[in-house]
Amino acid sequence: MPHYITVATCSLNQWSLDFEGNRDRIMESIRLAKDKGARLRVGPELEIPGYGCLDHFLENDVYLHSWEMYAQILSNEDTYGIVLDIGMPIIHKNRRYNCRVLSYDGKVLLIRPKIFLANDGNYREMRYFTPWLKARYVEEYVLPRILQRITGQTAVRFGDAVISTLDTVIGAETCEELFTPQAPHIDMCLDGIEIITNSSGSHHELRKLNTRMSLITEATRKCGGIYLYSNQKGCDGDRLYYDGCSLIIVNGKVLAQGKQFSLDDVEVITATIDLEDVRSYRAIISHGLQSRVSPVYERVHVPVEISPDSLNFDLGVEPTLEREIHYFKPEEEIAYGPACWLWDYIRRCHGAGFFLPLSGGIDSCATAVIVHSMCRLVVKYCERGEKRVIRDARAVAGFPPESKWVPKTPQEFANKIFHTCYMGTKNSSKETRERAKALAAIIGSYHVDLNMDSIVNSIVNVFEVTTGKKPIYKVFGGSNTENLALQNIQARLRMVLAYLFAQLLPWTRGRNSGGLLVLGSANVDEQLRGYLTKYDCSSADINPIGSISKVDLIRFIKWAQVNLDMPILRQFVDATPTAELEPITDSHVQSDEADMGFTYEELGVLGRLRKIEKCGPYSMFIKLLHLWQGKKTPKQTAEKVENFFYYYSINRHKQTVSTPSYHAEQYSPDDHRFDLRPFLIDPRFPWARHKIDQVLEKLDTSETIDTLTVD
Ligand SMILES: Nc1ncnc2c1ncn2[C@@H]1O[C@H](COP(=O)(O)OP(=O)(O)OC[C@H]2O[C@@H]([n+]3cccc(C(=O)O)c3)[C@H](O)[C@@H]2O)[C@@H](O)[C@H]1O
Ligand SMILES: Nc1ncnc2c1ncn2[C@@H]1O[C@H](COP(=O)(O)OP(=O)(O)OP(=O)(O)O)[C@@H](O)[C@H]1O
Ligand SMILES: NC(=O)CC[C@H](N)C(=O)O
Repeated sequence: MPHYITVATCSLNQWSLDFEGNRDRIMESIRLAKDKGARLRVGPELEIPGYGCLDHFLENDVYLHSWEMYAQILSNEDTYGIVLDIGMPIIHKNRRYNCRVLSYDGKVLLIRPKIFLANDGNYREMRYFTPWLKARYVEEYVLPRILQRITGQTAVRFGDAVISTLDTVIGAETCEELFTPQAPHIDMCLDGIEIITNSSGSHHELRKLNTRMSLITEATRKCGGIYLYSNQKGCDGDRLYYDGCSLIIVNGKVLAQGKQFSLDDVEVITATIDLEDVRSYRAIISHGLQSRVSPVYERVHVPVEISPDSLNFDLGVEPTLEREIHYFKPEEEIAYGPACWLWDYIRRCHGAGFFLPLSGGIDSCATAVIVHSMCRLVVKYCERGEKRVIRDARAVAGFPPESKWVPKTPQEFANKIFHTCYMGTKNSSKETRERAKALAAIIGSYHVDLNMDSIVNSIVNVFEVTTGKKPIYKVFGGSNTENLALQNIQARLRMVLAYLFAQLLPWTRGRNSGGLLVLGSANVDEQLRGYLTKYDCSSADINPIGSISKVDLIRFIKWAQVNLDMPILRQFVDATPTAELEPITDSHVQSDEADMGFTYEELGVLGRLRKIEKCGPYSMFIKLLHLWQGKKTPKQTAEKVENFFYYYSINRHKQTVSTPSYHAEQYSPDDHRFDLRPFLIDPRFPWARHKIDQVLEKLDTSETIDTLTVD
């Protein structure tokens, strides 16, 4: 006889410290879950204060306000009749824990603290939380008085226990725990826990979803069970975009998947599952043998049913069928992830739109296309009549809330909120200027085309008058130093102009308040190599492409050319990347790759080895000897590695002031959160060079790479 149960999980666009907004989104998700007949609802990690509060988690206020919001949720009878699994931080015995609070009908059932905290890459949970390291250990927790008054309970169980209802057993694991080799769900499954909830704050990274999805599906493919995964979504105040994608899995099969990129603040997915499917799936002798020796969880008994009594079985209830997981291509991830992040950012900071220095090159073009993608999403949601998006679109575009204005096309919306500017000098070419203009016209941005030679000349004149020396370009006989200085002053003045225009353009168009956010367009590879002028247009307010590689950006533009129907983009792909800061002569046209001494493809390889494979110069060289065998001689490989580390080291200081970028790439050099490194480094790496030289010498004396032995 089947035991159908309807369960819900959700993705909420929580914002750090937005206690009331977060509470309202949680309430809405509970109402939606109940409307869909669910008897269990799980929400994202730390959903009450928002996952990304970072060091605010050290403030007691965050814990107080979290309880205050929780009390409001629990005491609202709209939240009765469904088991709730809500994420919030809790102080227990003076220590701070990242917790899940399970409740039913206004009573707390269990508080389950996170056991294995996330502390790598973007995550610093150990800065503020204590891990509950003792598996299956449970204590008493005395509820705050505000809760005691509502629930009539004084103390509840706090620790690694599970909930036993009249019909099933529910256990909780939290985000990172799923990623660990000895994930709690294994012991839980062996101990008969049938439903495992996972509450997460997991960020988007290009090509990462597959890893997360395979971990989630594997969790129950091996052991059987129902896995309810809930993830935060959106920009909650930092460089990360949490990419939702909540999931409901049974025995390794996907029954429901939430959206990865969307402008919905609240998204609830549900599935109806037969508990008997889990019981049948687990009828495996070897698993049974292991269950006899696996640890036993304390059960908190709750006399409620979450599936209908089998005697009252309703033949009209249909179980949810299996479906395929949907993955976006990396190009689509670039189109939608940063676009959703920009939208959250601009509406939450009450900005009047964006300002982008548009050079006619591929990077600022990619940034512009991402803004265009954002405008398309906004218009799509407006067409659907999404009230909140319409309200936000009006606010960003400068209309009062009572206005009836709704953007009809992405271009109409862009014209209100997106400003692009070509800042030409005598080194600029007609081609880049025209490309910028044509792209702006297609996107609909408010475009300004200006020349700035007079400013560059005046500044250089001040220098000449003061010092009596006149710097000249290398192509006309100047030194490298003079050549660089003349380039940098153009690039840096563009930044100054950008901020002036960002502040005043809305005013020139009749808006009396609000400025534009300046967008930066330095990609991950040039940041890593340091091929940018410190405090030029790479210094902006935010940068949607700062951790995306040039190779991926080109793929994205090729994709957009077809899929966003923008034939003009072909011209950007075909153009040679150039800074246009040196005079163009018959024998010289500046080119990025020639200037840098690396192709963008090489920088991608070197960058990944440095960060993801954690290579220093010596081990990078050894790896590349094999990887580039037949493509480069060992000496050329050694030179590439040495030059790469040289430029990386002398330019690392630029990362200390690098514009906050959307985190998208595992080899991002972001100095503030993801890639913490010193910025005063001896660029010669003398000992590593010595070791590399030793290998080169050995190779010179006839040994092949395959037979070469090194100390
Ligand atoms: N260790 C250290 N710690 C802290 N600060 C340090 C430092 N070393 C230099 N500095 C500072 O940094 C300054 C040098 O940096 P910066 O002024 O940026 O100048 P710099 O790195 O010398 O030159 C700019 C680089 O970007 C390239 N570029 C220019 C323009 C556009 C593009 C493009 O993307 O297409 C590329 C250009 O070819 C060149 O390689 C020094 O004057 C000094 O003030
Ligand atoms: N002529 C220009 N007009 C407006 N902005 C410019 C111009 N030249 C450069 N910029 C701005 O400065 C940034 C860095 O300039 P750079 O010449 O290094 O371009 P890049 O990194 O190759 O990027 P792009 O591909 O966008 O040209 C650009 O992304 C752009 O935002
Ligand atoms: N909040 C977490 O525990 C997140 C950690 C996890 N490794 C992730 O990237 O998704």
